[in-house]
Amino acid sequence: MPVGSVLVTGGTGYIGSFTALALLEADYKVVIADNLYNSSQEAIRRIELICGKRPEFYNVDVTEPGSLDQIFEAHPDIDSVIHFAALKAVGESSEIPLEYYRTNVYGTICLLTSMTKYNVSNIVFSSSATVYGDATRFPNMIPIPEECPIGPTNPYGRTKSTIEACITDHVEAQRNNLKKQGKDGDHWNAALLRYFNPAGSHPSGVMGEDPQGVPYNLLPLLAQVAIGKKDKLLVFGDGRTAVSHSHGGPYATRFLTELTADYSSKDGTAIRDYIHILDLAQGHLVALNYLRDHHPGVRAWNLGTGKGSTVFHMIKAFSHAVGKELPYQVVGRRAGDVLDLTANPMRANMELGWKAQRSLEDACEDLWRWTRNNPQGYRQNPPQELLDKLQAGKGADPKKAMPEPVPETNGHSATESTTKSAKKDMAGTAENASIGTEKSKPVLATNGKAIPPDALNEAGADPSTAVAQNDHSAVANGGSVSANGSILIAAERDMASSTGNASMTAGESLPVPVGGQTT
Ligand SMILES: O=c1ccn([C@@H]2O[C@H](COP(=O)(O)OP(=O)(O)O[C@H]3O[C@H](CO)[C@H](O)[C@H](O)[C@H]3O)[C@@H](O)[C@H]2O)c(=O)[nH]1
Repeated sequence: MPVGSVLVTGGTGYIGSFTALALLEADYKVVIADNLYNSSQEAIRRIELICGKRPEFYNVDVTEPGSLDQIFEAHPDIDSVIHFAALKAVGESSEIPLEYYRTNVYGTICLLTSMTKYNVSNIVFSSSATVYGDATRFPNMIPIPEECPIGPTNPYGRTKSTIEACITDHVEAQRNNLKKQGKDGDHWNAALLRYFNPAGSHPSGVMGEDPQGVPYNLLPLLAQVAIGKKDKLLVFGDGRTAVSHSHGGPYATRFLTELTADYSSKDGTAIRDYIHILDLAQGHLVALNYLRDHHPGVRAWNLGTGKGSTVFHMIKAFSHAVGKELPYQVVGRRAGDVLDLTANPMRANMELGWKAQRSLEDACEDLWRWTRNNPQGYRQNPPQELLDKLQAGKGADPKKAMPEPVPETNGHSATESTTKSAKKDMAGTAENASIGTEKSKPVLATNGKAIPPDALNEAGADPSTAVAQNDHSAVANGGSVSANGSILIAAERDMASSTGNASMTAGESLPVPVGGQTT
């Protein structure tokens, strides 16, 4: 008997598929609606491979009014939706903003309309830290709490904040309207999950991010460099402007180079909060449980680690996982990027009993395992060795490791009949589905159930330690930092490196300016 039934829109995408997996592992019934615009139906097979359960799949477009009605009609047990279906490329959103508003905002209006018609009244919305924009415009807003005023800097972010407003207004109106009729409207609830930078893959190496086109996020791009699909990573920012100064007259000339970093971080590159995809998926599960158990109305939660990392730090961390230095080249800033998006996750820690458990290093290792074993993503089968390990952890027959393919359909796929043999062989539970490098289970969020703050304290967890402050002291490799974030470095040492090759490799303690950026 499932603990509940949930519709996941965009459930074959990166975060959606991992969330569907987490829901199935927690004994939810999962129905996925996706038009496969930027994803593959193969994700469903991988979900089943790992947990032994296959979500039901509908190939539908949320922007077609009423398209979700058939699902709610066929599954009257569904009381909740987790809504991922959206366009998500920040750069592209500036080129085709209307398409972003149509898909993201109008798609959500269509969803809310169908939900209302069928009295499906809990929604967990896939929002984004992008809604905050540049939080450094306010004092003391890094790490970013939910109270930080929103102010997105690109059309993608503006669609997310518009949807947040739309959901908030609708849920509040539903509650008020029902109250006016003398009815209880408390079953209308929404979680606005503002998450930071998702990273990593499943530890088994058989499930990961598989965008249909060229990836545009930092770690997937670094992964492409590591397997030779790309020559080098372009680092957006740290294009330092070096200005030569002459001191001491003709006999005692000393050159100093003032390097004005693009971002006032310790190494001049932008800071993000990278969160392991399994932790993020778990966050959706606990938020859904919280809505269903506590009926809070509309509530926003940050899902992040509280720890910020620069781009250079990420290059080093991923290079370490790969075992070799990865080439990069510093170029100018990317339009719309901000200095620092680091979460204050205290609210989710306290209210949801959720805390990110996995490290950046875990995310890098897991991503590398996925990438090197599946260079073609979901367009290939995973290596038999990984399937064997996965099945060995579950005591099933490795020869029958791969579930049968999901028939490509234009509509609803009747998955039940195709899954029987696979299900028979998938004896494992969620607990042992992951292999090898499986990290310790979350101590605070057990089986996705929210733990009240009191219990959190009794368990010995100190929520105050959850937030690691960013170090913005901006001192690197002997450089000193001026008030405006510029870095002063002795010319004798740095002028040589600044005239070197345009491409650098990771591993130096202070990345240096490269050709084209130094004057
Ligand atoms: O080729 C690249 C790609 C990225 N970066 C840098 O790496 C950092 C991370 O960039 P991503 O493109 O990976 O991610 P963003 O922070 O821009 O955005 C991501 O995280 C956001 C929240 O923080 C939203 O969730 C958004 O949807 C998601 O793409 C940024 O400083 C960016 O400038 C590079 O230097 N080179």
